[in-house]
Amino acid sequence: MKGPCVVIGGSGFLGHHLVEGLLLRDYVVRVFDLRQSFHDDRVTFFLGDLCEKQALIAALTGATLVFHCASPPPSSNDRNLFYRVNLLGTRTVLQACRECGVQNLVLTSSASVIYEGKDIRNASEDVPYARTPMDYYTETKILQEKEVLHAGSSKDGPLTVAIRPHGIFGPRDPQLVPVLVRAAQKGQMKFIIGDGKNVVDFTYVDNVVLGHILAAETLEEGSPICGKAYHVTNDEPISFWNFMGQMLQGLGYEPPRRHIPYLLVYSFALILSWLCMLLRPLIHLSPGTFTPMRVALASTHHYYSCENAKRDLGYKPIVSLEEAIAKTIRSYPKLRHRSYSSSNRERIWK
Ligand SMILES: NC(=O)C1=CN([C@@H]2O[C@H](COP(=O)(O)OP(=O)(O)OC[C@H]3O[C@@H](n4cnc5c(N)ncnc54)[C@H](O)[C@@H]3O)[C@@H](O)[C@H]2O)C=CC1
Ligand SMILES: CC(C)=CCC[C@@H](C)[C@H]1CC[C@H]2C3=C(CC[C@]12C)[C@@]1(C)CCC(=O)C[C@@H]1CC3
Repeated sequence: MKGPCVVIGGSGFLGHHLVEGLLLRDYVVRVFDLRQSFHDDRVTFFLGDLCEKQALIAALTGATLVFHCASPPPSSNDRNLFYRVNLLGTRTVLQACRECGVQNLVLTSSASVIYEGKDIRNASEDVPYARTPMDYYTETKILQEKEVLHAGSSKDGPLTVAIRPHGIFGPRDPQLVPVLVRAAQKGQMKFIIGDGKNVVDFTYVDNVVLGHILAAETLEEGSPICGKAYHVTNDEPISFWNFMGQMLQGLGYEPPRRHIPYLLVYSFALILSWLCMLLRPLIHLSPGTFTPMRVALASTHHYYSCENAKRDLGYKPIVSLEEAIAKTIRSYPKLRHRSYSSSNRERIWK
């Protein structure tokens, strides 16, 4: 039996899967989150805001290992909220770890900390942080990662490591597949933005969980992973539009076929985001699916090397992309198109 660990953000999509992975490996697990999203007799929940040190201390007392995978959703684009939670809140997490004598802290960062809307091909962790991050989410994920990795070198702090996943998907994800299907239902998924040849990484949630657990188990005094960040992906870059097409078809929707110029959609998304910002004091408008960041992500290459994670953590994806797509499609019966055909069902449910 291993010492108690705390998953901050354990009620979220990744956090809940991480809790399940830890339980499978006989960890004693506590969850710290704003909300409780599931029940499990083996898990102790501590409800609170990670910006409040006393609330954190209640959860961290006696724990040896902390996973920090809480963040406001990228779609909120609320500057104050991102700064408060991702930067100031992460400082509070570090301070609470120090005061409670927590030995190891694993941060969920993001591979998008190096993304600024231009092509990224097989990038290693040596590529510098984005100088002009595209949104507050990315900006504060950079500040958060720097803060955590730097803290790992102080004598009184926990040892630290950051995992940088990219495009996490899988059962219960509230973001990728649901956003895609909502867009398809509104008739917004008819076009391929740009030439459609851009290759990207998507990562099945169980592989991300594995990366986190391997990092926690490798993190010890003198280990080469201390204070470092690691890309963790499915290691199977795929055409963005092929991936989206497979998801849509698997759920009974038409994949996009016609092309529309990237600059046209990007300019539209940019103007829309400026309008939303300008009008924010008067009315709260949301740019919807087509934010500049999402349009850029849909039209550029962004795939990463996870050779360092393989070498230092012994990481190797356990679920292939093909299997991951099928499992994900099966997990969303409610998102299926009404006229979903039985031949489709047979193909996916095999
Ligand atoms: N979903 C993705 O594709 C990617 C996600 N990530 C990172 O993975 C982590 C987990 O993301 P998801 O599971 O997708 O998000 P999620 O939104 O499903 O989960 C985040 C959890 O954090 C909690 N939380 C937010 N603010 C909090 C606060 N102030 N105090 C306590 N708890 C708070 C929420 O209640 C939620 O349960 C995040 O750090 C995110 O930046 C990184 C790369 C890709
Ligand atoms: C054409 C179109 C806009 C399709 C909808 C799919 C998108 C909702 C996803 C495609 C790539 C995803 C992604 C993220 C969120 C969901 C998408 C934009 C992140 C921004 C989530 C947080 C991260 O750390 C990076 C992710 C990159 C990929």
